[in-house]
Amino acid sequence: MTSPPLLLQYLPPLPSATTYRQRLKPPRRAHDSVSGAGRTSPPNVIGCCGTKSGRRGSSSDDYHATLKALNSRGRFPRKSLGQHYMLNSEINEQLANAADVGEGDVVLEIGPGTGSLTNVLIDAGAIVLAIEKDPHMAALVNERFAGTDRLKVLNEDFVKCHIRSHMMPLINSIKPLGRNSRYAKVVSNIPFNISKDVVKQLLPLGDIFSEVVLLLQEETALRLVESSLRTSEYRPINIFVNFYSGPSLGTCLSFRIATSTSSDPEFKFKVPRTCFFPRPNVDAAVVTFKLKQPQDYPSVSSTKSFFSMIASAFNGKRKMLRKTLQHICTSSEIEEALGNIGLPATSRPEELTLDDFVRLHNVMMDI
Ligand SMILES: C[S@@+](CC[C@H](N)C(=O)[O-])C[C@H]1O[C@@H](n2cnc3c(N)ncnc32)[C@H](O)[C@@H]1O
Repeated sequence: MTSPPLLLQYLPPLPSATTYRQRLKPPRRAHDSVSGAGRTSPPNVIGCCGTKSGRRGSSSDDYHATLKALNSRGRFPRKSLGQHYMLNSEINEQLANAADVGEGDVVLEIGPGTGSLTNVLIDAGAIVLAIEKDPHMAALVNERFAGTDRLKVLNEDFVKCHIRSHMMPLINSIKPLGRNSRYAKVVSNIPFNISKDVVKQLLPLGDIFSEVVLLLQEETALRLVESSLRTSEYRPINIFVNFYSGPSLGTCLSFRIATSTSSDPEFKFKVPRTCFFPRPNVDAAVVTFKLKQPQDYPSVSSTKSFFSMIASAFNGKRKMLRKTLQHICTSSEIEEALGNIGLPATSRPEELTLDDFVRLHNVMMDI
């Protein structure tokens, strides 16, 4: 008797035959199923969160297709690459819906893996640039979508690649076709271990991307979204996020007003760990960022010196600014600068808003 292929030994249990048959559906596209598994997600993963829009129907992809694709390569997911694959097509649909992906949109996807989210994006009419570090997965996704000209796969490390030079030719080449063709979007289920790099690299690209939708570790998502003043959770990254994203009242007024009714960044929904294979030790969540255009960034003389001041301000937790910023100005100059913007001399970094920091920076640059 032959033993089952490596990955099949780790499959989550199959649903019962009756329930499962009720859910069978034929594949919708040639690339719907990586390996011909024309089946919908089974009950143990479907519905782990509700569908919001239902614009696109449930795909036959994901559960079996993902596992079979992995198995066909005999590759067990790599922890070092954060390879936790999405098993629930509804989540992929909701990710695409969160960015309102439609015909002619250019979408960057970081880490396509087996291509389950890629499939949904292409199905929605997007032209996708997918950056995949694992050469095996890059080859797999390339093979899977060989029949479409709507996908370009780059086998590169996102953290090291130059996004602007990859995106611009693509945006320019499809400009006449697309709606909102001035902006591209990012929709990705990213490896948790590069979340911070992804946020730091993408948010300052408001001249390229209008929105960024990421599936992150829940704790990271909460930290990016829910931090408020005077809490120990308030960090330089929150200042960074609010500097580059949020409601913008710049030149693109009508577009922004239509999309800025809720808070930015926005915690969209939680994704239980049971939706992934292999199952991570933590839950995940979807966060959306609406990027400001460069002309709408807070006015600072130099972003480099501004963020270096922010890093110093938070260096030495719970210390007063007159102490943490001492290598920039003397303590009395800092007190004077704080006084000039109407703040107490004893202010601590976690008590200042983005706007306070901008004014403090500009006053200190003048001292
Ligand atoms: C969490 S999995 C998501 C896969 C797929 N998008 C899905 O939803 O099932 C993350 C993917 O990112 C890839 N990856 C890991 N580190 C990367 C990096 N630095 N740059 C690009 N891709 C990376 C992994 O190989 C894997 O395919």
